[in-house]
Amino acid sequence: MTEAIQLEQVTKIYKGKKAVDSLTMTIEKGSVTALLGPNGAGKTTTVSMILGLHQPTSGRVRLLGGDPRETRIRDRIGAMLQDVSVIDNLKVHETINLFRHYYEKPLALEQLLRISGLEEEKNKMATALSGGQQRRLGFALAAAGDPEVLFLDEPTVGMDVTSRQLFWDTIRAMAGKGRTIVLTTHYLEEADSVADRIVVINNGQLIADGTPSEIKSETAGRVISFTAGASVTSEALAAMPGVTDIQWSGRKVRLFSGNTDRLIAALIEKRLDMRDIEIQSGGLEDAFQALVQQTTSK
Ligand SMILES: Nc1ncnc2c1ncn2[C@@H]1O[C@H](COP(=O)(O)OP(=O)(O)OP(=O)(O)O)[C@@H](O)[C@H]1O
Repeated sequence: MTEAIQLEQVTKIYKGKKAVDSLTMTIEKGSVTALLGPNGAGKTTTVSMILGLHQPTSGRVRLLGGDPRETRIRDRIGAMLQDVSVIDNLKVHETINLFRHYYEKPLALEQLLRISGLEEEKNKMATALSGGQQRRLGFALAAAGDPEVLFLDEPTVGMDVTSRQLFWDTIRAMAGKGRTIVLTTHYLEEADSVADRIVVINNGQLIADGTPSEIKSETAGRVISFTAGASVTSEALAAMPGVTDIQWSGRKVRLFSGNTDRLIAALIEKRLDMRDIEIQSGGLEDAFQALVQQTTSK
């Protein structure tokens, strides 16, 4: 079996509203998959159903070929969720050891302290850790059982630059050992650098699925930026052929279009007052914005 996770027509309805809408996807073993989407897109709900914490309203979820609620499956997964709740009156190393004892073949305490960057904090009370340190403790606990599948829900929120670096280096090393990683993040540059697959969700539905370069190529070369003179208006720009979005920052304009060649020809023909014209190839951020916009305005 090469699939770690299978979702078949999975729907979750909360109070009459679809949080996840007929989602079908397969995640291969050994892959690093980033689930991206705007706030409320359904990412956390999807992860909760894969983990068996919430039941789908309809559809089927398989994790490592079984039901996520089975103990034999749970023993093989680790999850770092958004809320890390630490136990009162336990030190960092005691908390990690407590979790290690849940598993048959846990990672060594020293290794867990090292990969979470908590060696110096090991004798501190867990409740005395800063927000970013508590996230790192959450990671140590998620990794305690040396999981085959690791879920990371916005893992680097609150972490400083050095911690983030250590964190992603560790994740890359785990992926290198064939572990399956599923993460959600709003930091697109992180998804771009660590994930081999990006799945974009909006309104509970899958709207894009591919490698970071495939997702980026959907909007590559689709941004024209320039400094606009006082006579240039949004109305005039919106009337140009193929313009899908206009972003202003002071007098700097970014124009999105499916056909930048035609657009630039039209801008020049109209003799609009423009300086410092550039055609930019879209990054993941641009691709993401364009994808979300296309599916939100439908
Ligand atoms: N327990 C709940 N009860 C009612 N509605 C919920 C519940 N959990 C989530 N929702 C709703 O389901 C939708 C999807 O939420 P979800 O938390 O999965 O989104 P998300 O993509 O993880 O968002 P974020 O990026 O903000 O974390 C939202 O409209 C949210 O309000």
